[in-house]
Amino acid sequence: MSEVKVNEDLVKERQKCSFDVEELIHLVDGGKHNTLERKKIEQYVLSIKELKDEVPEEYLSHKERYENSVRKGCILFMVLMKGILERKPSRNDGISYNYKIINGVIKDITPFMLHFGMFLPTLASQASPEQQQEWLKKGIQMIGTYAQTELGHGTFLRGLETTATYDADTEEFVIHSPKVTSYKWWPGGLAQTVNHCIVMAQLYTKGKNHGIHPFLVQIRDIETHMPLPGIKVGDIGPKLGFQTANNGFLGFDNYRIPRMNMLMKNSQVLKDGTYVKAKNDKLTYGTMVFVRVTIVADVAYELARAATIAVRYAAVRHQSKPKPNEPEPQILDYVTQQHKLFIAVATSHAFRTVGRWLWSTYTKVIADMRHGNMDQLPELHALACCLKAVCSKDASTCVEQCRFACGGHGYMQSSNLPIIYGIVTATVTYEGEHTVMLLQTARYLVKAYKQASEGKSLTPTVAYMTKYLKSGSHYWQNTPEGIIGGFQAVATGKIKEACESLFQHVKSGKDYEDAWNLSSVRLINASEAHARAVLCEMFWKEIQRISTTVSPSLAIVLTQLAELYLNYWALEKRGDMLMYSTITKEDISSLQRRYEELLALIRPNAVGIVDAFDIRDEILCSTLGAYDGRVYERLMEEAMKSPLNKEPVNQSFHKYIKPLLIQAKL
Ligand SMILES: CCCCC/C=C\C/C=C\C/C=C\C/C=C\C/C=C\CCC(=O)SCCNC(=O)CCNC(=O)[C@H](O)C(C)(C)COP(=O)(O)OP(=O)(O)OC[C@H]1O[C@@H](n2cnc3c(N)ncnc32)[C@H](O)[C@@H]1OP(=O)(O)O
Ligand SMILES: Cc1cc2nc3c(=O)[nH]c(=O)nc-3n(C[C@H](O)[C@H](O)[C@H](O)COP(=O)(O)OP(=O)(O)OC[C@H]3O[C@@H](n4cnc5c(N)ncnc54)[C@H](O)[C@@H]3O)c2cc1C
Repeated sequence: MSEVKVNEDLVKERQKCSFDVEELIHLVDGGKHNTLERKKIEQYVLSIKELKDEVPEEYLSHKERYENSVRKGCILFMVLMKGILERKPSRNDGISYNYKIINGVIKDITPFMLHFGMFLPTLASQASPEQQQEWLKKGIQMIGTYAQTELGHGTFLRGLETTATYDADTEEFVIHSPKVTSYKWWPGGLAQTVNHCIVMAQLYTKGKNHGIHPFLVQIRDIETHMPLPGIKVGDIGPKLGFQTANNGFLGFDNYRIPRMNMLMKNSQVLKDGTYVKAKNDKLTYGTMVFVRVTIVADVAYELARAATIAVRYAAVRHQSKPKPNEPEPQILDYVTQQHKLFIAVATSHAFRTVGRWLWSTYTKVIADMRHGNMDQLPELHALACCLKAVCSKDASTCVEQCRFACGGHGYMQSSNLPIIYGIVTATVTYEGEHTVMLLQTARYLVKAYKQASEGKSLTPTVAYMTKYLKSGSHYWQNTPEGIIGGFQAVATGKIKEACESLFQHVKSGKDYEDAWNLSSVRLINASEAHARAVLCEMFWKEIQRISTTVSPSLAIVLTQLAELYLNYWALEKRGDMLMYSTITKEDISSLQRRYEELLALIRPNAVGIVDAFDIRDEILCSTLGAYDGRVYERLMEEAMKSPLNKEPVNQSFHKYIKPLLIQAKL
């Protein structure tokens, strides 16, 4: 086979790289061992012929596209089951390249995502040991999803309407959807893929409501896959993205399930209908905390895909002629282009780094909870909510910016940027809507502020408040530590103002809830500021630690990326910094100069840095971002796959245009 020629610009870019790309690849993967494992899996899965599409997914109908994604999802399922890869998909470090292989198999979302992402984790964390044993025996017979959201309610879980009423005579629960708004709506894979669901429903026993609880419900026959009597299930139709996720609706008509199908690790219903309460009623919401935590690293990965595409394209693309006697420059040489793209690259590193820290925090808290200690759950919940909210929104903005940075070609489906955007922007809404998540964190911040005001000590992630409440302001310094202090001072100032507004409204006679609503813009701003303070501090600290363990040349690059991230956000939030620190106009000018210096310092390594995300072409799925940079050839090759190009004249000409032309002549 003849070697494919790599675009000359990319060759030159790679030659000038000042660090060892392989070393950064290992760091991104979390160690050389992980890199080797990932590559082994990729090599195996991506060489399965049946997983390659003859016709690009986007030319298929809604139905064909779904069927194709089930076909490929099942091949992958089989591969995993056979244990060829020796390990089941795992999500260690909050990011798993094992399951990310799915991007190389299905461009959009697999209809099995919820099976792995929420169904199995909920069984693992909320079923009793006996139930787990019983259900694990059924193993692969059960394909499931997590059915919580309803047409009428997604955010307000206490408002869910599906009921699970215990019948002590038959020792069964009767699951029912009393009206159209109580239909489940959204769960991935629900429509035609799964045969089981975790259903969140209002538990009634002995005539009393005990709030929402999880139930394992079979909805389709295992052999025929027909919906079982009493079940109404179907597809909710096309969406902005997630076209192959098979999101569905589900209604119950007095549908009976055995008592033991309530997940009973935390609370129980005894045979006679006696309700045994959980140690903490928020344990029912546990799977959501888990997924929120993992979203931080998940969006880092999707952003790495987008940034790889856009940076490589910017190195290949030439446009405009600023100097009449010189060739058109690479668009990557325009500083505005670097401004658009390098923050996307740095943000991916920030979210991956903070995502790993969040994951280890999560595992520690869960381990403590297993021993009965729930003390750290509120802090974990507050942290997961604001980081999920801010990371999902920032990642969406960055992906969209990567698309803008690719001009018209970024708008092509074949660039894959529109699909990546569809995947990432969904995270802003699912698993807790953005604003709602910020308001959850705000509840915690208000409590922390009250504690600080009473001179009590604070939990680690909000401890900075004590210092800045005492000092009142932050003495600005143009250093990474100075910027982090600035973010902490901004967060403290905004928390204080939001609390004062809240307390003032209460003092003036408003109900707490109305006062909360009136102060809610300040509350979400405070929450966002807190998340930014955490992101900046954790990213910087971790990069400093890592820098002592890697080669000096890589340490320089990592430090530049982290510094760029801090400077970018300090400049974006300069108004806040002016309000809550001693920063001056001169300091801001100097920050701007340093930011521009950092863009210039990162520029020669830009392609090397995205190469180090080490995302194979089959996983990037992009005409613009492939390793060889054959952008124009690929765009043309992909265009030729359009079914419209299979014939010189389309039948619509004879049917519609020609009669129109004839009419026009008369
Ligand atoms: C085949 C090959 C292999 C390939 C594999 C493929 C894929 C695989 C794997 C992985 C995929 C990866 C990831 C993705 C997986 C799934 C994601 C996809 C789709 C998304 C699915 C969903 O969206 S599921 C639905 C999510 N829904 C929500 O998030 C609802 C949001 N609402 C709420 O959480 C709550 O209603 C609320 C928190 C907004 C309010 O609850 P409420 O009960 O009303 O509580 P409050 O009165 O406001 O507060 C009470 C109190 O409780 C505290 N609290 C609230 N929540 C929690 C919690 N979770 N934990 C702990 N504590 C909590 C809250 O802070 C209050 O405390 P205080 O009173 O002390 O202030
Ligand atoms: C792609 C995708 C996949 C999904 N997959 C699943 C799944 O597998 N399983 C599942 O159960 N669900 C799933 N969902 C549903 C998802 O979890 C909900 O859509 C999400 O939690 C938001 O709830 P909602 O749609 O009710 O929005 P709403 O709560 O109706 O939000 C609408 C607006 O009202 C605002 N708002 C609501 N409450 C408040 C408040 N208290 N204070 C201030 N503002 C408020 C919000 O900020 C928002 O701007 C999915 C959703 C999407 C988009």
